[in-house]
Amino acid sequence: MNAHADPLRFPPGFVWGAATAAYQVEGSPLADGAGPSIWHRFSHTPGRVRDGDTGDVACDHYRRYPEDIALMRSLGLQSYRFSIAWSRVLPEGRGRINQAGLDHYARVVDALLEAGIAPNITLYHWDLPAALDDRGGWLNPDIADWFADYATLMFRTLGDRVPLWSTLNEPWVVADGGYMHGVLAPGHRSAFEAAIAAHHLLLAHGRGVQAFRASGARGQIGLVVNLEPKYPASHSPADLAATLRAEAYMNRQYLDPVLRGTHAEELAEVFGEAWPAPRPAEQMAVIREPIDWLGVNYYTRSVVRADESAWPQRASAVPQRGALHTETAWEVYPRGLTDTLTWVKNRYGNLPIYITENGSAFFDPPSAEVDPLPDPLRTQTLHKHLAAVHAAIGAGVDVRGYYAWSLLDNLEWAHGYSKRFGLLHVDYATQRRTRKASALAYAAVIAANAL
Ligand SMILES: OC[C@@H]1[C@@H](O)[C@H](O)[C@@H](O)c2[nH]c(CCc3ccccc3)c[n+]21
Repeated sequence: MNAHADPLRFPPGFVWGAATAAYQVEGSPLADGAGPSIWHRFSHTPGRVRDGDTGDVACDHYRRYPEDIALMRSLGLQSYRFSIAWSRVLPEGRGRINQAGLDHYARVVDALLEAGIAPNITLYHWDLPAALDDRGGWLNPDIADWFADYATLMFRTLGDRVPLWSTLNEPWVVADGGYMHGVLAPGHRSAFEAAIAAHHLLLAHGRGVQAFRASGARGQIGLVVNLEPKYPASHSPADLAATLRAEAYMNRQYLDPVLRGTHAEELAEVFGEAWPAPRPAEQMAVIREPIDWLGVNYYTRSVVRADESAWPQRASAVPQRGALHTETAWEVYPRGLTDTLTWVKNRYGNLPIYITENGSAFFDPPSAEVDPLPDPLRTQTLHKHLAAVHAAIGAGVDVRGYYAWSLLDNLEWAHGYSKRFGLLHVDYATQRRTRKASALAYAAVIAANAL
């Protein structure tokens, strides 16, 4: 709360939430008939995840969600964004249904509704059923059908009472991390595969939206993308061209097909020989199935220079020494959130936007000796980004809500448990949750609907 100036008020009905993802918080990856996911395999492959960490236990959220929902309620959260582990409900990814998995998520949804917290479900947050990966995963064109069948099952099970859905979390990271650079599951390293996966991710998204419309489910469906604004390091032609390639590769690669029906022209240059022939018009039409809202995940910006050695976009980030950086080495740059939101509005029109992730990892001790646990840098960073959202709203961007990443400290993918993003501290030795000061600061903003 800013005690000295006029408070920054958010629109009536603005939705305040927090977010997690199944593999990062649930634990119990094979419980009650669940099948393994590619992240279960990846984390159990030596060398892939820092310190050999896995999601076998994580935050034990699969069993402790009632306690965590009570904590959400104590903070005044109005919505909770979480993901479904596909291989809990379809252990082989297709065919046989695991009723215990469906029942689990129905219990979570009903407990949230009972607590007055709106569920916001992400259907795919990177944890592909391993059995589908054995059939090629995102490289197999059949995955659009597999995903549509999974989505239909979830809409039939929960579509009567879940108001917000999204198809995919960050298709760019799935293709770039999983298939281009191999740092995320399934750990492939090929520009050809990355381009194929990107197209099938888009197709699956479109088929998922079509399935939502056909299911008669109420509520609204969207796509969640990570956006990182790119600023040229200089006005040299080389740096300007590099900045456009970087922007096309991360920020326009998925939004242009979904919202404009076209591919960013720089991608043929970025992918080179790996860029496929033009896709069939009927596939581009599926991809373009209209969505109700867009989820924007924002963490940082990058200042871009031409760099012939940087593959594949031949552009690299210029370190911003002197700026505050998080434990993930991301520059804290709140202005980039305002710029990103106005960029979306100007390029794609004013469709409803939720900030589906925003947060920061700063050092917290493994065990919390005080409650609330002081976390001044995370608290300061939160306030600055909320002010940036407020500025975008003031500029006319239709921002409907904000989800803090994350509700809980959790498994930060290949970083293991070494990076803590939570509003709630988790002592992994005891599973004790402790509110951080940022959680109380957030609760005060929610209570006032103002900064
Ligand atoms: O890294 C923090 C969070 C993850 O824990 C979420 O699961 C994921 O949705 C997410 N995306 C981003 C921004 C995109 C990105 C992801 C991984 C590496 C670099 C950038 C940051 N985060």
